[in-house]
Parts: sequence; C-alpha cells; structure tokens
Amino acid sequence: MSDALKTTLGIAGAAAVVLAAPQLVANPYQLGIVTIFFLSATVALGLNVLVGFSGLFSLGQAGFYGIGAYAAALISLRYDLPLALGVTLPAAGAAAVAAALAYPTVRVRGFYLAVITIAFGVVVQSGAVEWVSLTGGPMGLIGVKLPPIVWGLERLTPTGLYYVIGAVFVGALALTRNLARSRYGRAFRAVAQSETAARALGIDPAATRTLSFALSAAFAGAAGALYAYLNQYVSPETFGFLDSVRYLLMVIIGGAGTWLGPVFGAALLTVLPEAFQSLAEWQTFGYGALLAIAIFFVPNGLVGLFDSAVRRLRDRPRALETGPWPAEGVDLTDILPARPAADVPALEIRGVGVRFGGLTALDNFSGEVRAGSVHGIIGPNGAGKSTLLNVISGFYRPSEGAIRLFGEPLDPNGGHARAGLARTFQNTELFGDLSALDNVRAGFHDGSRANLIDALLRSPRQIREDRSDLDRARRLLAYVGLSDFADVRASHLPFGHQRRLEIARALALGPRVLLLDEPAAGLTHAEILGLGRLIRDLAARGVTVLLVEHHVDLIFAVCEQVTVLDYGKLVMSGAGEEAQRDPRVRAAYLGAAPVVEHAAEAVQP
Ligand SMILES: Nc1ncnc2c1ncn2[C@@H]1O[C@H](COP(=O)(O)OP(=O)(O)OP(=O)(O)O)[C@@H](O)[C@H]1O
Repeated sequence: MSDALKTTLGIAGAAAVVLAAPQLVANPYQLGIVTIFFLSATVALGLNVLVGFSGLFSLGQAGFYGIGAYAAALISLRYDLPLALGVTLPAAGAAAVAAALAYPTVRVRGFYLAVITIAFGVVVQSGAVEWVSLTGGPMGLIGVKLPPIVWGLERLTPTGLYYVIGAVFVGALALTRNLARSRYGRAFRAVAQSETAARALGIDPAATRTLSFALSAAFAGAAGALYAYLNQYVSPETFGFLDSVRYLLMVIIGGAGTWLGPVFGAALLTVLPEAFQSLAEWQTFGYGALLAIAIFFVPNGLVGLFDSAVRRLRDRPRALETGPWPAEGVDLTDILPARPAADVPALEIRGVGVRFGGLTALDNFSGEVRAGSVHGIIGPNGAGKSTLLNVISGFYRPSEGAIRLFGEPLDPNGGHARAGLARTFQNTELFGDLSALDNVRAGFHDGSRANLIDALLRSPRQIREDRSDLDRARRLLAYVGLSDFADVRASHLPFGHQRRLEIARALALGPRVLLLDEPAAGLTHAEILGLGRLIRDLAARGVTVLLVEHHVDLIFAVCEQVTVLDYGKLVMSGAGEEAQRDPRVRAAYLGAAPVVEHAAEAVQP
C-alpha cells in the first residue's frame, strides 16, 4: 500500500468512527467511553513520538494530562477564554514544563528521563493536593464551564464538545503521521539509533530529544484540557501513576513507532477495564502482567506484529549486486559546494593537542590541507589519526591550539557540519532501522528551511522540500551505486554497501571537506578500487578529502599529500612520492617493495 493511500485510509477511518459512534452506541454512557477513548488515543499518539521515535520512556504522561486539565479549569473559571485558547494554552504549558524537565535530563542520558518522569508525576499530583489556593486541594476545581466557541459568541454544547474531541483525535493522527514523515521524525529516530552519527550531521541530540518530549507533553496537555471541559470538574485523582502506566502500555501493546498502534492500544485499554469492571481491584496487577507479556511476546506491539508479517511477504530476497561507484554522469552540482579557491588552505591546524587524562593522543600538531586536494593520514595503530579526525570534526575539544576551515576559525563548541565538514566513521555509524534513502535524507536536516509547523501541517513548503530532498537523496544513492537499495533498512545491507551509504549520507551535507576514517577497512579489493575512483572523482568536483587509512596502496594512489603520525606527533608531511621515499615510512609500512605499481592499479577503472 502506498504511503499516501495508507494515510488517507487511516484518517478517513478515524473520522468515520467519530461521525458514526453517536449513532452506533446504545446510550450516553457508552458514548462517554468512546469520548474517553479519543482522549486516551490522543495522549498515546503523542507519547508514541517519544517512545516510538525517540526510544525514550515517560512514566509521567498523566502529569502533563493533569497540568492540561488544571490549566483549562483555571482558564475557564478565572478568564473564560474561548475554546481554541482554552486548549492550546494548556497544551503549550505542558510542553514548556516538559522542555524544562527534559533539557537538563536528556543531556546526561535518555534513560534518566524515565526516572525523572516518575518523580514528576508524583510531584504534580501531590502539588495538586497541597496547593489549595490554586487547585482547590483534594476537593479539586468544580464548575468548569464549556468554553465559548469564539469571544462573545455562544458556548460549546456537549455534543459540540464531543465533535471537538473527535476532531482533536483525528488531528493527532494526522499530525503524528506528518511528523513521522518529516525531517523531525527522521531526526528523532536518528538520535535514538546513533547519537554519534546524528551529531556528525549537525543534529543536536539534546535539543531533538527535548523537542520530542515537549511534543508528547503537548498532546497530553491538550487531551487533559478537553477532559476538564468534558468532566466539568478536575481533581488530583484523575491523573495518578497508574494512568501514566496505562498510557505507556497503550503505546507498547499497540506497537511503539507504528502509526496506528497507539490507537489500537488505547482502544484495547479503554474497553478491557470496562469489560472487567468487577475485577477493578486487580487492575494494577493486570497492567503489570500485560506489560510483561507485551515485552516478552510481542515486543513490537500488535500493529508491529502485523507490519512485520506484511514485510516478510513483500520483501523477496534480493540480489546484492550494486551499481558501479562512482556512477557516471550523476549531477551533484546542487548538492556539493562550488569549487574552492586554491589560495586559502581548506584546513589549517595550529599547535593542536588532545589529552585524555595522562595520555597525549595528539601532541602540538600543526599541518595544512590544500583546498580541493586529497590528503592522506597514515601511522601505526594508536598514532592519533582518528583523534585528529575527531578534533577536526568537533567530536573532541582540543586541549590547546586552533583549527581554521578555509581561513575561518572553527568553533570548538560545534557547528562543524554547518561550516562544511562531513565525516564517516571507522566503525560505520548508520541509522540501522532507517532505510538507505532515509539515512541520506537525514543528512539534509541541518540545511532544511521548513520548520516544525511546516512539518506538522505538511505545508506546501514542506511538500516542495520533500520532493527536492527525495530527488537529491536518490541521486546520491545512484552516485555510490545503491539505487536498488533505497528502501532497504541500513542494518540489512552488507558491510561494503554500508560503507558506501555512509559516504552518500556525508555528501548530503554538501561538505567542503570530507573526512574519511578508514573507509577501506573490510572492503574487497574490487570495492577498494571503486572507493579510490570515488575519492578522485569527489576531488575533481571540488571536495577536499582528508583520508585516514591503513591501506597504503590506496593512500598513495589517490593522495597528493600525505601526513605521517606516530605517538600523536607529526613524523612528516609532504607529497605522496616524498612520503614513499621517507625511510621511516618505508620501514613502518612499505618494506622494501616499491608500491608505485599497486598505486597505479588502484585508480585505473
Ligand atoms: N576517547 C578516548 N579516551 C581515552 N583515550 C583515547 C580516546 N580516543 C583515543 N584514545 C587514545 O588515544 C590514542 C590515539 O588513538 P587513535 O584512535 O587516535 O589512534 P589511531 O591512529 O586512529 O589508531 P587506529 O589506527 O588503531 O585506529 C590511543 O592511545 C587511544 O587509546
């Protein structure tokens, strides 16, 4: 089923349920249960953004629901604001609290968020009991009125409120769908799967996780606000720890990361407690047992189970044959930057030192990389090659010294991707669960102009940008010979293909300087020849390449300049031939055999 068809069917189906339910139910009590289901599904859809996309857990979602409910009750009792404000302000309030809670927490480790949210839920609930002047204490707030539709106009009716709640549920479905397909959805997943690679693409992990948490809280806040209008009374009992567990269960049982999973989870966990009302005292036990069963037997949830069965039927075993790399005639002019002027060095490294405790990994290192050249770095294991790459790309802060990129000082605090530095990793760092195509598209994140509102509403600007991203990503995949693998998950690709994909993703940044950390490691001879041609082709297109490699044949075949490191110190730096003649290099790498013949072979097509 195509993406667009699935979206249309899902949203039309949900809208049909909202419209048909008043006719189908036997009494107002049943309609009340349906309404609560819409609210729970809204919370679960929001929570899925956190759990399913970002891989983080919240056991305090009921706390945001409570904040939304109290905020709406206070807005109604004190200011009597119209509907739109009466829902969006509580949602924004919940999101702001979530952001304040998450930002310092997710910086340390995502796991701590789960712990913090438990405490948060407890604090909100006891705050609602203790802060009597604001919340009415244990008695709660009574007499919440249905809000005016707009200022000065008549109030919403109970029937009207039902349709508003239904519309918010359908809206939550559409918004989360749009979000999943946007660069934000990709960024959430990217950070969950490889924080390191996400950073290299200019995606800020802490900000990304905070955003996902704030969004999930906004959905809970909006649902809580609507609950206050529905119930016309808010008390601390409405949002306990058990409710938070229930929301999390809805997402996990339904299928975290799937689109419709949270809705099915919400339906199940709304109907089950109603059906087994006589067993109410077993509820806590029941939720615990369900969670354990879900995690052990259906870790991907009900919809996840269905999805993987469909995928098994659909994905036939495929040939592993790739196209040539670099593919000829692929136009990358709108992706790669203009050819640099030759007079300013691409990189100028002055007196850079990196220390780890007592160990000096890089010692007062200075060097230059010419614009538009291919520059090799060699040295024995532990010489400091990767450290040099890490310090240039901003992963390590230099203990001293400075680095300039095309004459501009690099900020050691970040922004390296935006400045034009892209890199690959010694052990490939792909986003394993994302398709090859989405891995490359993640590289466009930082350069994107469409904002969060564009993404949520899938604005014309977003649609235009998606089209352009898709086209550019497909060309990059074609360039590295992976056109036939666009839809394959990165983790399912053979190793050599993964190396190519990582280079394609780095190129998506449109880098002025590409840093390759042992790109030939694990490749076959034929693949190394292809890699050599690709590097030369990139240099011909104006990209400066800094290549750390143990395959000296490849180094001498493609590099104009070679720098030799040992024990974190510069041994020599000069033209390739000079390095080949250097007795220290010959002793360490080349033995007595001349390497020029191998070198020549490596770049011949
Ligand atoms: N994050 C770190 N913490 C502590 N020590 C580190 C760290 N990164 C590197 N080192 C140490 O710094 C030294 C240089 O390591 P580096 O990885 O840069 O060497 P390399 O030349 O890339 O080696 P290889 O060819 O084996 O990859 C080594 O002694 C290494 O153990």
